[in-house]
Amino acid sequence: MNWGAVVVAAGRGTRMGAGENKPYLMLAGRTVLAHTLEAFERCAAVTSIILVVTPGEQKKAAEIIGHEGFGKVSLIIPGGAERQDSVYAGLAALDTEGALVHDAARPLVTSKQITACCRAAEEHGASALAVPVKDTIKVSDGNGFIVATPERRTLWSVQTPQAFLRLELMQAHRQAQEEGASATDDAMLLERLGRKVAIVEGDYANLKITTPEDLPIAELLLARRLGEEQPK
Ligand SMILES: Nc1ccn([C@@H]2O[C@H](COP(=O)(O)OP(=O)(O)OP(=O)(O)O)[C@@H](O)[C@H]2O)c(=O)n1
Ligand SMILES: C[C@](O)(CO)[C@H](O)COP(=O)(O)O
Repeated sequence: MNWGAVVVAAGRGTRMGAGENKPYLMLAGRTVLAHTLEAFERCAAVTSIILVVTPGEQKKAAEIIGHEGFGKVSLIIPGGAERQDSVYAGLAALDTEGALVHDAARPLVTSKQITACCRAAEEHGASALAVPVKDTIKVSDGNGFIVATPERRTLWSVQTPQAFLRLELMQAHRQAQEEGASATDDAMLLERLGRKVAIVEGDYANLKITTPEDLPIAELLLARRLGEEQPK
């Protein structure tokens, strides 16, 4: 199966509260976006990338891609109001059978993890990278009180990439749009239709840059990874 990737970078970074959008923040001397795209560029399974950016940031993104020499990025398109809208716009621009969906805000993903998601989706139809939850998770009543504690051994913190048959995911998006169903990730859109999504165990380093403390953590993780890659 040939795989394309939709990399979504069209958020506003509200929780980060930085002077500019998260994909353009510096991380170990390069932009968050450059780190993210490099993993897909290095992944032999991925043949093309659609980058979805905040309207008005196409030029900024194109300059990074040109400087980095990322040849797989075939289109840079504007995203929508919600992540779901940005993903759908990217899927519509892709022409591959397989579609990976990845948050640009997850710059520590590895090519090996991307490939593992592709292979799992080829076997099971869809897959998502995830890690076992470490904390005990509570459900609240919305008024600040705990009402339930799901069994921790059944809980996974899902990440991206998530991998799908492109047309199946597009159909699931359209059905959700028709039914007014919102989703914070793409696997949800298949789950609600009773489709199976395989879990691919990743690692805790594949964090999403969301709030200010995430950036120094990502710096440390990157420095550790680079240190491990240095010849002894
Ligand atoms: N309308 C949107 C919203 C989010 N995203 C992307 O989806 C990923 C996950 O979203 P999140 O981490 O929430 O990013 P933001 O929406 O920018 O953050 P916030 O919710 O704090 O504003 C990010 O790579 C973000 O750029 C997107 O492409 N289009
Ligand atoms: C898709 C995701 O990264 C899976 O954990 C997450 O749901 C994105 O949430 P966000 O609020 O759009 O960052």
